[in-house]
Amino acid sequence: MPTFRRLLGFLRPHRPAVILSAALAAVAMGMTVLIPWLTGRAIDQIRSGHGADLDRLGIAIGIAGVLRFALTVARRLVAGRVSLGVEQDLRQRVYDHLLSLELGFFDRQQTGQLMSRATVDLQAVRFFLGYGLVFILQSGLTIVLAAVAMLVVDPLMAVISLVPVPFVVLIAARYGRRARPAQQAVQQRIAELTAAAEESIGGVRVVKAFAREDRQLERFATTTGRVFEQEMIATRLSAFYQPLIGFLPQVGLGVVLLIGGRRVVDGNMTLGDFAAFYTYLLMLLVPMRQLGMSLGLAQRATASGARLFQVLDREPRITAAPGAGALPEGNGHVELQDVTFTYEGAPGPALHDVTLDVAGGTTVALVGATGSGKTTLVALLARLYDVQEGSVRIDGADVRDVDPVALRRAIAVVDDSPFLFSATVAENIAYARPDASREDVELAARRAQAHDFIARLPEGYDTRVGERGLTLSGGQRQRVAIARALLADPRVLVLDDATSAVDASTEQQIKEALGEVMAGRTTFIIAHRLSTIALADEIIVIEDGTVLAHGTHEELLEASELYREIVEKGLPDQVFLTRKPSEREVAGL
Ligand SMILES: Nc1ncnc2c1ncn2[C@@H]1O[C@H](COP(=O)(O)OP(=O)(O)OP(=O)(O)O)[C@@H](O)[C@H]1O
Repeated sequence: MPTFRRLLGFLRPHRPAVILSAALAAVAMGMTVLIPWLTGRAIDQIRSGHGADLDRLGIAIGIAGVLRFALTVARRLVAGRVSLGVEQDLRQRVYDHLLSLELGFFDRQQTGQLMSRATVDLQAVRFFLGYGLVFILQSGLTIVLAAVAMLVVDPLMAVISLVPVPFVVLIAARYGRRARPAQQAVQQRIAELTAAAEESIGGVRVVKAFAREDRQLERFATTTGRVFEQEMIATRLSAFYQPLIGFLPQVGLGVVLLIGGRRVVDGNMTLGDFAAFYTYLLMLLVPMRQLGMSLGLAQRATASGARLFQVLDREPRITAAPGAGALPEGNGHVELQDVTFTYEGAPGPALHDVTLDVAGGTTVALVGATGSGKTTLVALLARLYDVQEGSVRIDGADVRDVDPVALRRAIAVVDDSPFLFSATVAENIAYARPDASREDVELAARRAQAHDFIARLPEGYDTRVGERGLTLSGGQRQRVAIARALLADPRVLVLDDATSAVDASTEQQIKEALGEVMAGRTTFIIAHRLSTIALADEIIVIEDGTVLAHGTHEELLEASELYREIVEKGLPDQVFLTRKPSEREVAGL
């Protein structure tokens, strides 16, 4: 079972604690077996009427009990530490690995799936490694030792008393196997419920605006219904199995009482031995149950482990080539040579036969319809994906020969809906350069036309922006993202312009900010508005994944029919333009 063996490997860093935990369990187990035997002896003493050793036996039982208690507390503390340690290591490892994977991996993964591996599966593994293994060891050995002790005292009675053990273990294992997935499904559905509630509340503006409370309620009711159904499945399982697991040993107790009692009456067995058997059976109840549950746990952990290894074994596909170093010196000269790129699983290429030469320091606007390949093209510059054919070069170096970290430090992206982390405004601006001083952060914000509104926030630069920066307006978020790019001081800048979301004066401010950012570096602007094209030195027209035309505004007006059409009628994807560009803007292109 390779998965199982690999799982055990996670215990390696915790070996001393695992050994200590097993040793503590073994001694505690010895006490567990000793107590019924001592009890039997004490009862024999009482029965014989002289009771000379009664005090000593009583004290010995007391000491064994206290020892067992102390050892169990210690063992639980040590095992708990191991379990949490394994959890921490694993979390770190999974997260570390996920971040090392290329963007393409995430394109094809459901976030929920990854999350469930990082939480539910990880819990199953850590619980088994931390507790389950020791439980199996402890319970198994307790049962074996008790069985040996019982066989020595009275073989026939031992066999009778031990009959329920395999059944209880098997049934408990079966319960463990069935109950855990049912419980996990409950968890999963509760997670869906939370997501549904979150969406309704997060999207409350849309819900209210369209007066669709009824629809949201209906959906929510369906989700709560699903939780109820799954919880009922789990409840039915426990309603049946739990009493059954308790019932079988009671049958055993009845049989022991019946047969053992008769043997004591007939004088074939001492009352002490009988009492010892009785106590053994009572004391074995917990280990029997525990062994079964832990075996179920082992099965779950192996299944969860396999799911975790699927992620951990997925090799990153975009890595630094051996000996890859920094980008050569330069001012951001970008060349694409016969580039063809297809997304994994896509029916056709998103880009094909793209050849481009953009001199360092120039600003180019990428123009084209939705889905024509603009975003894909700029993603290739930072090597977020690897091309299948051709090459992408920055300042003469093929991006595949450069250390990806160095490459990405030289390229900054301002997205059309910028992502801000739930941190302070200053931390968000300094994301690429956490060591930047407050003066640097402020300077970048000023140049990005963001200082004034930041200064008006309740705590200025120390205001925390919520998840995804939702407490800021679209235009504000964009300017914070521009400041972030400015502070990174990249050689190549990519701007996914989405100024259509903001009003004219904010747009003007953003434009001014962009002017600041673009100075002295190569800039690619994905232009969604004609007015944005005016910021560019050159224009690249893209259609169906290939470059249709490349030149200055005047050249393209001459050479490209599509470009002329764009200038006359607006961008193909801008049918929803709220404000037609003024003649002056178009004329000023
Ligand atoms: N992660 C992806 N996986 C598979 N296909 C993708 C992926 N991203 C984009 N595509 C496809 O590649 C093509 C080019 O998309 P791209 O995002 O580059 O277009 P775009 O010109 O930037 O469009 P827009 O102006 O709408 O942003 C589209 O057909 C799109 O469906």
